Amino acid sequence: MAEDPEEGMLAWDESIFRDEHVFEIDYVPEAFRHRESQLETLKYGLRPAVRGSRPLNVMVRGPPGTGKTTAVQKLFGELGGQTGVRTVRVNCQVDSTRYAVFSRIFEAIFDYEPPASGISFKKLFNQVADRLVEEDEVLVVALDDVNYLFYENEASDALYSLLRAHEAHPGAKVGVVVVSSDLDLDVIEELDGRVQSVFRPEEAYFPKYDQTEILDILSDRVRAGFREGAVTEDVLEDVAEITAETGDLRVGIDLLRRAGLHAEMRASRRVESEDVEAVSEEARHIHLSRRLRGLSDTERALVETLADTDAKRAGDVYETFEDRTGLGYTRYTEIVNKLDQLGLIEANYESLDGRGRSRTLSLAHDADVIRDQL
Ligand SMILES: Nc1ncnc2c1ncn2[C@@H]1O[C@H](COP(=O)(O)OP(=O)(O)OP(=O)(O)O)[C@@H](O)[C@H]1O
Repeated sequence: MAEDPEEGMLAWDESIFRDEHVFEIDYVPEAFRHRESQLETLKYGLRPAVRGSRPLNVMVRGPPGTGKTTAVQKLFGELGGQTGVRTVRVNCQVDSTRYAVFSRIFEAIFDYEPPASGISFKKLFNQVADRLVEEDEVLVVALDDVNYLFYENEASDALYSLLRAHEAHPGAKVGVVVVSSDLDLDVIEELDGRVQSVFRPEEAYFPKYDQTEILDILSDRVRAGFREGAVTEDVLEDVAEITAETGDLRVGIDLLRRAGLHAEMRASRRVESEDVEAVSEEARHIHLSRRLRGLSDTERALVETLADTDAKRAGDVYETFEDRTGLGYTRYTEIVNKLDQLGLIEANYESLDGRGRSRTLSLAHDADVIRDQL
């Protein structure tokens, strides 16, 4: 088979990719460019842990797909190698209660999961704190996507327990990194006063990448993931331009992978602009599909109800929702609020002539797109 990428078709056992794994979500890139100052702030806060002291807390904020999780993973990778330091990253989209957060920490420390029920929070907490003191270890916890703890009203309790662990267990040293991509959420303001008084974090802000930065970062990814010559500079520029519309790097990475697969489907050795165009709609929705994936069955049922019905008034929507789930109105209102905060639905008050106000609900995205992604 010819080596020239201009010529010939891809054989069945050939791939346009050198390593497709570099486009997967759990891949931690080797090079991490354009985030030097943010990494400095994080290092500054966490450095005391290496000396056996309690680290400073850090608050990491920025829009989706700007490298916040990756920065934490990189630093935790380095810190975790130091003796006397234990790092745990908790994905609060999955573990969104104080109990679940401490279960994850317990698991990281003891190497097995605590029982899902039958053990009180206090017991779980005491075992974690006792072990830290016994082993003289500093614990650094990252609460990634911490906004989900706020949506469930669990943030203050979880942070309170972490930040005041040393009061009940002298010698316990815990530092917290909170990571939020919800820019409308004022993390400090939303915490109870008792937590605010002990949580005075250093701040690291992750702005959106601009098109030139996106191009730099995606070129590294192309070099690592594609065979030489498979993606030309022109195609890469198309991808960077689409990615810059939202500034979410995940769109660009997903777009590269999908365009590569599309080119393979044509048995082509090279990704063309037409491949990018063919898959760009799906890649643009990656953020939406990620948020939908993180929903519970009942939350998803409400999104489905809204996609399927013309009803707008909250009371009318509830009737269909209740038929589907059997849940009460209080829980329904909590779910409405969470989906509103997540930007999946819009909940507004409208005044009814002389009859007070009524809440109306609508999807924040096109119903067909939502149904496709659910
Ligand atoms: N500077 C960078 N260099 C290389 N890859 C990067 C860089 N910044 C982000 N990425 C990649 O972009 C994707 C999204 O990054 P990451 O998950 O860290 O974003 P995030 O800000 O935590 O997003 P979210 O708030 O939605 O959780 C990942 O695949 C990551 O590898």
